[in-house]
Amino acid sequence: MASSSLSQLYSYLKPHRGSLLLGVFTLLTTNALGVAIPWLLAQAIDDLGRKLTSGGLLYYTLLILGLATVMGLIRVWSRVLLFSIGRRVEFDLKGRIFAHLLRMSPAYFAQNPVGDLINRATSDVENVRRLLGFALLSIINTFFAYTLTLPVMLGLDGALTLQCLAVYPLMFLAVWLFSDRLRSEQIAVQRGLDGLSSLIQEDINGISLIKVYAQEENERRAFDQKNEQLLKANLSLALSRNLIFPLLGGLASGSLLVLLWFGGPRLAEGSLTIGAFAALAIYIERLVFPTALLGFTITSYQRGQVSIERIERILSVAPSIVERSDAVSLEPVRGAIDVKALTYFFEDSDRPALDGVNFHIEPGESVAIVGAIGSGKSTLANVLPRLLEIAPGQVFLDGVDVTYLRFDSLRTAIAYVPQESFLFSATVEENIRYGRPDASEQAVVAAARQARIHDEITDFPRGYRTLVGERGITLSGGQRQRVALARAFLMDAPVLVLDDSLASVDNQTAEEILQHLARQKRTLLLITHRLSAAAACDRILVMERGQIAESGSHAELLRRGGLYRQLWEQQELEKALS
Ligand SMILES: Nc1ncnc2c1ncn2[C@@H]1O[C@H](COP(=O)(O)OP(=O)(O)OP(=O)(O)O)[C@@H](O)[C@H]1O
Repeated sequence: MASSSLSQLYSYLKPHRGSLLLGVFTLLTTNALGVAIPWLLAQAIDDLGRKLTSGGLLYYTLLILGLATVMGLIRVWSRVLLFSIGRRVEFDLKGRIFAHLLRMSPAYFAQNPVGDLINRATSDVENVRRLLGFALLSIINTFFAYTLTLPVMLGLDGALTLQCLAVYPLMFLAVWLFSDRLRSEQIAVQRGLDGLSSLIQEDINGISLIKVYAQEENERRAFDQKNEQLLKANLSLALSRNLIFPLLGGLASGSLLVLLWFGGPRLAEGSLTIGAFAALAIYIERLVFPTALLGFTITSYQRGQVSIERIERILSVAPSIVERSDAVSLEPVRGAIDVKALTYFFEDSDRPALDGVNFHIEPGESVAIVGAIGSGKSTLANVLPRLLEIAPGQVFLDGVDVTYLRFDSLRTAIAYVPQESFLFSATVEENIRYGRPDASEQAVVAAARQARIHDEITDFPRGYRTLVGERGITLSGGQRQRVALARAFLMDAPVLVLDDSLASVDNQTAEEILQHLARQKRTLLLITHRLSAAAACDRILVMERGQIAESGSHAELLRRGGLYRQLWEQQELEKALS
């Protein structure tokens, strides 16, 4: 294993070194007792063979029973200790990965497939857990088993011990060779399962499409094909498993036969006692399991090493948007926004999504941002709460550069409702309360009323306690948008940024919501394709190819006869035609 992975492993283990030391000590004790018991048995056989007394019989029986009981208890303790280290490292790593992912920006998730990240946080962490539970236990155990048992065996009969153990390298080799095969077969089974579950998930999600295009038969055939691949992979894994264990059993019996073959004549000539013969037979059996496990452990190490590298690759990516160490809080926030020569390039793009944007918004002013698809409206909305990283000196809140603001201060100052209204699989109330978990019930209801969703919520089966999302009821697009709006209203932030957040809400309701917002003294940035909503704002910024093409009130822009007038007339014509 590469030294970097070993040092990584050490860093995972470091917080649990107390348990580790105790675990090593318990394994040492178990192995010492495991050597002592057969040795005592050998003494008992030879002593009692010479002269059988009931006192002697009772002494040996009780002594061996007592030691075996202690050994059994310590063995259980050693396993609990060492396996729990694996579980605790798994717990630590999952927590670290999740906390790290929470610090990453949305752009990171656009570049790293979520499925891949979930896999690393689950199956890679699981591999590390196995490595630290099973492999650690097995290596320490094998080390003690050999270092304590071999000297005693050699002391009983050196030549015979070496003859019997000659079979062991074969056993180790068999396991090592098979574990590679077992590993690739396990991966094939896992892939087969993944493929089958993604197909089922995709088909259930797209069931309407399958029916509309009459593709049931094709989908069934695709399923059969994947199911058959899984069956073959499972059968091949079962075959390997059923071969390796009997093979190991056979090799172990082989060493017992060697013991019988070479030890039998020694028994007859009296150079080996029956007790020593029995002890050797037990020691040979005792070493079978650690030897076999050592082979599996090597595979476990290899798999663990790959997983450690993959996990560390996630953890080593620094978040692109970080809070400065000298970041400041802004209190109270009035809500003035200044944007100066704001330019933004997406990665891998040579055309700026925002190209020298300048504007000033007074506290409490409502400003609509309109423009064609792809003109840069959402990019601008994402830049304000720093969901996209910008260089300092371009965006200011109350005159303070937003890149110098503490995250908590910035996020409580600007409430942002994105285009896609995401709801968690929780109750309506929990979804609204998301940004302010301690908000009172009255505040939640007031926010829902402002978002014009309260009446519909009270009609839901369990009112505000109705579950939404995968585990609950399905809300319409307009309802989802209004729950997301209520969530933002509850934040009561001085600045509100709505990115096309009323698109699925009917005209009448959208107008009522906007009228309510107009009565409030908060700064509003309303990104919208609906020009009638934009017309109600104090000012309109018209975007074109990442730049502000026009700016002014609805009446001014109509009089100017530029891009806004064209967009307005086009929308009026569409309305008339529909
Ligand atoms: N993650 C991204 N990576 C690369 N380019 C992007 C990304 N997101 C947006 N763009 C590009 O940036 C430009 C501005 O996109 P933006 O989403 O801001 O436009 P928009 O005006 O909000 O459009 P719409 O009205 O459809 O929401 C477009 O050319 C778009 O293709």
